[in-house]
Amino acid sequence: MLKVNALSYHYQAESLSFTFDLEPGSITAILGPSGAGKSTLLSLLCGLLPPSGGNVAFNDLNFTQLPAHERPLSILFQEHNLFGHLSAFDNIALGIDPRLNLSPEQKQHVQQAACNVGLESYLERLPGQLSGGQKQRIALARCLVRNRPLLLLDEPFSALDPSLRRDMLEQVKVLAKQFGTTILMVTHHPEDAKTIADNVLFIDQGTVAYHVDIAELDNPTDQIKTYIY
Ligand SMILES: Nc1ncnc2c1ncn2[C@@H]1O[C@H](COP(=O)(O)OP(=O)(O)OP(=O)(O)O)[C@@H](O)[C@H]1O
Repeated sequence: MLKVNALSYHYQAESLSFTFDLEPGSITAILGPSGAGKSTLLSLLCGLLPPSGGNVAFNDLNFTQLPAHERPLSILFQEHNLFGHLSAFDNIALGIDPRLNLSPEQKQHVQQAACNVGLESYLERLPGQLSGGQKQRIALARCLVRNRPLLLLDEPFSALDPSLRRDMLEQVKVLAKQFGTTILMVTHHPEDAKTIADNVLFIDQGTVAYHVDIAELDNPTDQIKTYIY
């Protein structure tokens, strides 16, 4: 269980505070208006921002004060996930060892992760020789080799065309269910939420406004309608 309890942050003019629980292995979409606090929430969870209060725990591990690299999670951003001077293989391998000093078994894990995202024959290429979708799949493979129970996705496929975006989300869903990964994904598209998620957190004005089952998007209340139309 991911337990987020009054996890807070203060910018000069604004105060944000988040409280919610997520079931292990669930996939949660985060929707809400621009400036609502979605990216701030992910930054607090991954350790990019220090919270001013509250706490966050995953399966009884309280990681509120842990440095980013010791947290039980991986994060995939919209772009700038890869190092341009490193091959796809090395970009994935960074998820295992930042010094790229891999054992034969660890090299196998890199191959396997590339296979999982369908790019095992692209491993020699530099990021500049890959399409946008292929780059994101390599970045996803790096998340997979890290083998962390939580995966945070910050609009990871929004630069891709709608059909590729849908394919990628379906692929992530299959892998997440296979590995039992708990996912939290920021998106601006309710249809992306429907493709991948079991439940939705609506964030508004720096807090959780609603936490609902994905089925509510097909039959929304008047309050939910204000967020999705
Ligand atoms: N570095 C900062 N300094 C001051 N205020 C900030 C800073 N970063 C974000 N904010 C403010 O905090 C609020 C939440 O921002 P955040 O980026 O988390 O929103 P968001 O929901 O991710 O928005 P979007 O959908 O547009 O990406 C906004 O009002 C924003 O102006």
